[in-house]
Amino acid sequence: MNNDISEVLFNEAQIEEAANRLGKQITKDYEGQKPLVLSVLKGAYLWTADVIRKIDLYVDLEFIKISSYHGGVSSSNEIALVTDVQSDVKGRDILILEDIVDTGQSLQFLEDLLLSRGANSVRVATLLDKKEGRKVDIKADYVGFDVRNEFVVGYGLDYKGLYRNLPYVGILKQEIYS
Ligand SMILES: O=P(O)(O)OC[C@H]1O[C@H](OP(=O)(O)OP(=O)(O)O)[C@H](O)[C@@H]1O
Ligand code: HPA
Repeated sequence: MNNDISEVLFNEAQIEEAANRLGKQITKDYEGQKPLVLSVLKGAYLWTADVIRKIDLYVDLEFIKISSYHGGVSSSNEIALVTDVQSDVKGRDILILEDIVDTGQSLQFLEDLLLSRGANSVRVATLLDKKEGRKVDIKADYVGFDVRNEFVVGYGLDYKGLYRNLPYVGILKQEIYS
């Protein structure tokens, strides 16, 4: 599996540093609040586990699953809600945890959904921000790392369901998906 990676972009130590940095900032910004942390499955599960332990606040934790890429590398405009949250988001301050914001369409879909349900505020903390990939005008509030416009895998991010268990984020060799 490691042989399929052409370049490691962010190793375990760098990711831990990012989780620390964002956790501290989130703890400061949400002081006195009890945010609802919303982890976007499947990609954000490792990032969620790491960041949430760096947040020194009372938080609720919820999961949501949407689909957009259907296992390939090309994006689809169609976003579908696959598994919904279990609790009422009305009046809540929601912190979405994402592994990557790329076209921004997933985040846009989630923000629209949560605000239409009466969320008080919606912010996002993403491990990776691929700004060059944007198709909609949306910004991430907390960013671990900017990433260039290449298809990346590992640490939750997949290609056709694989590579999520790599402990680092890397670039998948082009020959794997071309
Ligand atoms: O900004 P966008 O272009 O919308 O891309 C970002 C989304 O794509 C990935 O999810 P994916 O749909 O691949 O599902 P997964 O998390 O189950 O891998 C990723 O986890 C984000 O949720
Ligand atoms: O670069 C990526 N890799 C894996 N999943 C993704 N979803 C959006 N962009 C990516």
